[in-house]
Amino acid sequence: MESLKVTNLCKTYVVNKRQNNVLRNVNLEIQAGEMVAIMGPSGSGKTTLLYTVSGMDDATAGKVNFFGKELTMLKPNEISDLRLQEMGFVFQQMYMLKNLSIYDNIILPAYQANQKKNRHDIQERAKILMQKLGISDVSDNGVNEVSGGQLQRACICRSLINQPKIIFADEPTGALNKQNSIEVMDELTRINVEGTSIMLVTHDMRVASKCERVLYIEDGNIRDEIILGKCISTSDIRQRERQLNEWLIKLGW
Ligand SMILES: Nc1ncnc2c1ncn2[C@@H]1O[C@H](COP(=O)(O)OP(=O)(O)OP(=O)(O)O)[C@@H](O)[C@H]1O
Repeated sequence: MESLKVTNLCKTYVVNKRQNNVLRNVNLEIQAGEMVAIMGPSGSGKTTLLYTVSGMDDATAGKVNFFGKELTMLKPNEISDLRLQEMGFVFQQMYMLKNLSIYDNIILPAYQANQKKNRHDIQERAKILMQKLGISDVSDNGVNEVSGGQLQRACICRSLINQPKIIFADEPTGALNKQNSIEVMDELTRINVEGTSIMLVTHDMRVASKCERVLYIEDGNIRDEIILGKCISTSDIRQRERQLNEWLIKLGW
């Protein structure tokens, strides 16, 4: 079965001649269709892990097999193409272009990825995505003319426009209030149920409790994991939160 498979991944930063071994032999696998959260103390390497497995940053050592393709063997332009066509990103620095409308920001990656694709199909897909995520009425607004929740939902639309295999999300609800956070997580859960894998970093227990599996990273290594199973009904959310909370307390979080 296809998956994202990370083997003995190491990442070392050197700042002022001092080495910082941020990732130390990380091993993990995310199956097609899985939704996995990464938690852990501040500075433990969560964002670095997301950047390294998605090819946004080079690994110092180790392997990243992205659904059959060895990332570490690819040339930079091949990694860029792979990122554009097969990965979606929902990051806090949202990288939305301020001089474009929400709609234009959403369709841009599709035009970049495939010049030959019928523009009408791309536009239709963008419209359907915006409808699904409830932001059709702000499609012509500028990036600064929408709420934080709407902007985050626009980011999710953009991340989905090229039908990626996986979405990488760094604190996808970090800047949102509780209601927007619930809505964004509901969308991510729905997208996952439709088949897209999701790997997200979060400090928020409520966010992690919606995921199928949670990995705990400490000092650049996966220390433990908990399997919560697919979050199908909202009725068991309290039980999932309790289970996760007990596990995190045991880990000293
Ligand atoms: N580009 C970089 N250059 C040098 N050091 C970096 C760089 N990015 C991250 N680091 C260092 O790597 C370590 C891990 O950072 P990272 O952002 O991955 O942690 P994190 O677990 O996501 O933290 P937080 O929960 O606070 O966001 C930190 O010591 C950080 O200073």
